[in-house]
Amino acid sequence: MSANNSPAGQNPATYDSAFMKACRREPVPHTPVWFMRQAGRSLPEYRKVREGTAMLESCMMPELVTEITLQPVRRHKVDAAIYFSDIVVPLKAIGIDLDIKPGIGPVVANPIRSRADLAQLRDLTPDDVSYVTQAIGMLTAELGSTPLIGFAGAPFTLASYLVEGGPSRNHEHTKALMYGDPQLWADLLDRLAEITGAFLKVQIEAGASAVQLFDSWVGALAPADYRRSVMPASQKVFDAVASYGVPRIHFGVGTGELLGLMGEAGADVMGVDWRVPMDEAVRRVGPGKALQGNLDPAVLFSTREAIEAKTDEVLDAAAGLEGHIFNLGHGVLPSTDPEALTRLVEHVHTRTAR
Ligand SMILES: Cc1c2[nH]c(c1CCC(=O)O)Cc1[nH]c(c(CCC(=O)O)c1C)Cc1[nH]c(c(CCC(=O)O)c1C)Cc1[nH]c(c(C)c1CCC(=O)O)C2
Repeated sequence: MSANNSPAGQNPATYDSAFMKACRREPVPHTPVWFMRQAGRSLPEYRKVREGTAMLESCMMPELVTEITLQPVRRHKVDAAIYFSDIVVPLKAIGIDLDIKPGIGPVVANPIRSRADLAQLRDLTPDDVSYVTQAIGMLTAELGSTPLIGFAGAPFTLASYLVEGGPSRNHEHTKALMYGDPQLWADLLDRLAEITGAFLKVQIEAGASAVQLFDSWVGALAPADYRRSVMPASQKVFDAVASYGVPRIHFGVGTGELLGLMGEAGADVMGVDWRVPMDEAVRRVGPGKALQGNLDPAVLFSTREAIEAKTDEVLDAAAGLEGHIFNLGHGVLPSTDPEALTRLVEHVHTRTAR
């Protein structure tokens, strides 16, 4: 039994934190803050511990993952940790030949473009990612009442790397497959939904308090194509973890036109990039969901006064909504001054203290 009202399956230590309350749209002592990509190259202590270890290799080292995940929590006093990993880790774990190239991103040796290529995608079992279970166990012990957010890439964004073979501006091969062979596309996304659902379950079972599904590049699609060709797979991922009752966050870049549909796919919290003001995002998402966002990460390169003014704009636009989690509109840019991030957390906490 726990001291609070945390339901079975949820971490009682983090249940009453500001972050978890905001996800549930309950009153909070202050607006909680965390940053996408808060762990990583903006921190000198990250660059130091990563020296000489390749990105994917580091994701499989539980002690290193634990240290890197904790670094921004210690330094910035953010309200949540995000598990240090990458969206391609579960694909690597089932044997896909891929690497993360510095300054480029994930690169896939044999892109998936035919039915025969689908055979590369076998089911993921907890044994494939035992280092994740191990690292999350270590992390939750260290984090105490600070929630750990687990995450995965959404089927469309994973498919875009697998089909293109790497990062892509126009997603031409991905769209060629989506429009040209709708059945193969649907089967590919369904396979990825199975893998992603299984991967999120591993993280929740290990102790993650919430999960975020990153559909970073789905903003490349029109709403009708999203609804027809992507939404069923994202829905399947959210359904796979629904019974745990942990908050499910959904986010993509440039998804202003998709916010309503992405919410409908099953999110409890919708992430918003900086292109849509929070008060407009509430109208697009509709009632019953918390919102996360949405300071332009490039604003952090401006003056202290400008950063505070732009932050206040976000807070004011979000003032009327139930459940606001402050975040950037996308990940921390690698050359961001970490002190600007620490000051930002402090500013949001002070200005929203109730
Ligand atoms: C699209 C995507 C990827 N990876 C991810 C996404 C979705 C989030 C988003 O939209 O930004 C998710 C991700 N990747 C990483 C995290 C860490 C957790 C956190 O947010 O702090 C998270 C949440 C670490 C990483 N993932 C990567 C790095 C940089 C590699 C390094 O530090 O050596 C980090 C810290 C590599 C990576 N991996 C990917 C890219 C585009 C890159 C950057 C390439 C580069 O600029 O070098 C694919």
